[in-house]
This record gives sequence, structure tokens and C-alpha cells, in this order.
Amino acid sequence: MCDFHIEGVRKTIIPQKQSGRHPVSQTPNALLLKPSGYHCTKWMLLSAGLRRGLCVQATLKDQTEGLSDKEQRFVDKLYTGLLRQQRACLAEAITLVESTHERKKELARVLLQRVLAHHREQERLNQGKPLTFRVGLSGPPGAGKSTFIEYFGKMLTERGHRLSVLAVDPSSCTSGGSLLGDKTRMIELSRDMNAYIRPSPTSGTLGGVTRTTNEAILLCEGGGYDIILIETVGVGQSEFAVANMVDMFVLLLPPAGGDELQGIKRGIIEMADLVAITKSDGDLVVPARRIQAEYTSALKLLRRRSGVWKPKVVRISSRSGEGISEMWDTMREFQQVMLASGELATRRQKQQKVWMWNLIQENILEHFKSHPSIREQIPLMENKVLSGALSPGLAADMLLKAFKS
Ligand SMILES: Nc1nc2c(ncn2[C@@H]2O[C@H](COP(=O)(O)OP(=O)(O)OP(=O)(O)O)[C@@H](O)[C@H]2O)c(=O)[nH]1
Repeated sequence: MCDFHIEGVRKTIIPQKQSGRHPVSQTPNALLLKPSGYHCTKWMLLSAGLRRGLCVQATLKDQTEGLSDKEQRFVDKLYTGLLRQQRACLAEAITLVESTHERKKELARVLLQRVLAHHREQERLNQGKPLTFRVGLSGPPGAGKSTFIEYFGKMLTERGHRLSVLAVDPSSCTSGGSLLGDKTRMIELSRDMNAYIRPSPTSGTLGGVTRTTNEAILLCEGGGYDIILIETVGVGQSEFAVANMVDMFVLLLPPAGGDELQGIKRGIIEMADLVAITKSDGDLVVPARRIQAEYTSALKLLRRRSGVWKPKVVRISSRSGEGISEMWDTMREFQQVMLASGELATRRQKQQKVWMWNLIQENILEHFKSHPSIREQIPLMENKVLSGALSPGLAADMLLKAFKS
């Protein structure tokens, strides 16, 4: 028998014995979880699931206990608004997870835990299958990303999907401006009630920006969006971060070669599950075909990311719409193949783990660099390493020793 809390109400769980009802089960706060006739292993499975659930509930309880009534009401409002698919609540919830204010970060954590618990329950009801499709989209500037998202997004909403577009913009970390996710880039889609477009925060490190993107994905999913598109410019590190937070990574390339594609790294092509050559219309059809053939051959030589899916190269035009419906069919095929093989679930699990360690690394490094006994030593040590007075290993040891002491 054990106690736990659901939404603040204390409950007692009593495993019902074959011999009859436990007397405590008659009390109003008791929850009898084993219907008579349940097979033993089913009960064990149920109790294993419950134990996991209890962990989440316990964490939630620990966290909510520290909130004032006003804060509780605020989190409740966002949570219920989110589940009722109110866009204003989704926007406010994402702003909350983007906040760097310590108290707000606390509220964001509570909200995320609740959304996560709800999400997990929904997935359990769906036989453990993901209810959403997370797609990463990258390409060099001018590849035709926003024109594509506008066309593709409209097509999806017309087919009954709810789409959210989140942008990870590496330029925002240095320039303070956000190139992507700008609503003027996708005018029609931004007016569509079944689409939600959100630019990335305009400050912070890439790690910080991508952390909030990860959390925004969860919130969008909680808000009932079944397709989450994460867009980034493929010229930095952000595309690797995005590739590591999605089910499928799509690379958009313009029908141009050589110099125009120089910024695209080989590594990112290896990450692609699908390459789409854009602007395949008019005079550009011929170069688009050539680039398609080149990439089809190149992909054969690259290391494959999946054991069950061979990356494909398609040609599309967001002007004429040619190839876009077929591209979506290919994306659905990918999703089915990956789901059936179990790779999709494994990919998501790995991403969670990688993400946790990325955050730990980033936080520890930040803590190290700003530590009072280290801060001033760092430039001195760097200079000594540069002048050859100290080896990198020795400098690192000295700094670490100062940090530990
Ligand atoms: N012919 C043709 N031109 C296109 C197509 N898609 C986009 N373009 C043009 O290509 C240019 C760049 O398109 P965008 O959609 O803004 O490209 P982007 O990748 O979002 O660019 P950034 O915002 O700079 O990252 C625009 O002038 C578009 O009109 C297409 O399918 N066919």
C-alpha cells in the first residue's frame, strides 16, 4: 500500500488480493487498482507503470509544494489553456520556458512536468506510439525554406493536421535579431488557425536557445499540434542541434552547386533522412535534376544513420507545388518504417539522454568559467598556453585544481 497525490488530492493505492477487498479500500481517498480477475502479470505491469507514474507525481508534488497560491493558479491556467488548445496560453507557456528569471524557471519546470505527465499518458493510451511527428528542416540561406514551409504547411492544415513551426536561429545568438520564424516570411500560414509559428529567442547561447526549443516542442505537443517543424539555417552548429531533437531531419538544397553550397558541411548531409532539391521549376528543372543525381550518388557513399531507412533525394517546387505531396508521402513512409522497426522510439530515447548530458556539460562549464577563483585565472592561463610557457594539460590541471579547492 502506498500514498500518492493526483492534482493535490491524497490517494492510497491498495493492491487487491484475490481473497477480497482490503478494508482501507472503502475509504474515500483509496483507489483500488486491481479489478478482480486481473491476471497477475498484468497487475505487475500495471504496478510497474504506476511506480513510474508515482515518481512523476512525487516530483510534481515536490515542485508544486514550493509555489504560492498565485503561482499555482498561474501554472494551472497555462496548463488547462494549453490542453484546450488556446494559442495565447501556448505562447505564454513558451515565453515562460524562455525566461531566464529564476522564479519563472521554477514555474516553467512545474508546467513542463505536468505537460510531460499528460503527454506520457496520452502515448500510453495510443499503445506507446508517438502522437506527433517532429521534423527538422535546414538549408542554406535562400534555399527556399520559408516559401516551402508556407506551401507545405498549408497543405498539411488542409489535410486536417495542426502544425507548429519553431525556428532555431543561430544569428540571433550574436546579432540579437531573429531571421527565422519571422511571420512576414510565411504570411498566409501565420494567419492559419491550425498553424502556430514561433521565432527563437533573440538572445543567449545556442545551447540555451536549443534548450528552449526542446521545451517548446513539448508544449506545442501538449497544445495539440501533431506536426512540429523545427527550422534552422544550415550554416552553423544549430542544424546539428536540430537534427538531434527530431524524428526526421530534412535538408533543403537549392539547384546550385559549388560556391553556393560551400557552407553546407558533409556532416550535416550525413544527418539528413531526406534531401529535397528546391525550385525545380522553369529553367531550374535541369540543374535541379543534375543536383538530385549528384546527391543521390553522394548519399550512397556516406555512413547511414538508420538501419532501416535509406536517405532519399527528391525534387520539389514551392512555386508550382510539384513534388511536395509526394515528398510528404515519403516522409510518412519514413515515419511508418521507423515506427515499425522501433528505431523511432530509440531515436527519441537517445535524444533525451544526449540532451540531458548536453545541458549538464553546458551548465558545468558555465559554472566553471564564472567561478570566482577561476574567472581571472583563465585569460592568464590561456596566454601562458599560447606563449608555450605551460602545456595545455598542465594549465587545465591547475585550473581544475583551483576550482576543486
Ligand atoms: N523558382 C522558384 N523560386 C523559389 C522557390 N521557392 C523559393 N523561391 C525563391 O527563392 C528565394 C528565397 O526563398 P526563401 O523561401 O526566402 O528562402 P529561405 O531559405 O527561407 O531564405 P532565408 O530566409 O534567407 O533563410 C525567394 O526569392 C523565393 O521567391 C521555388 O520553388 N521556385
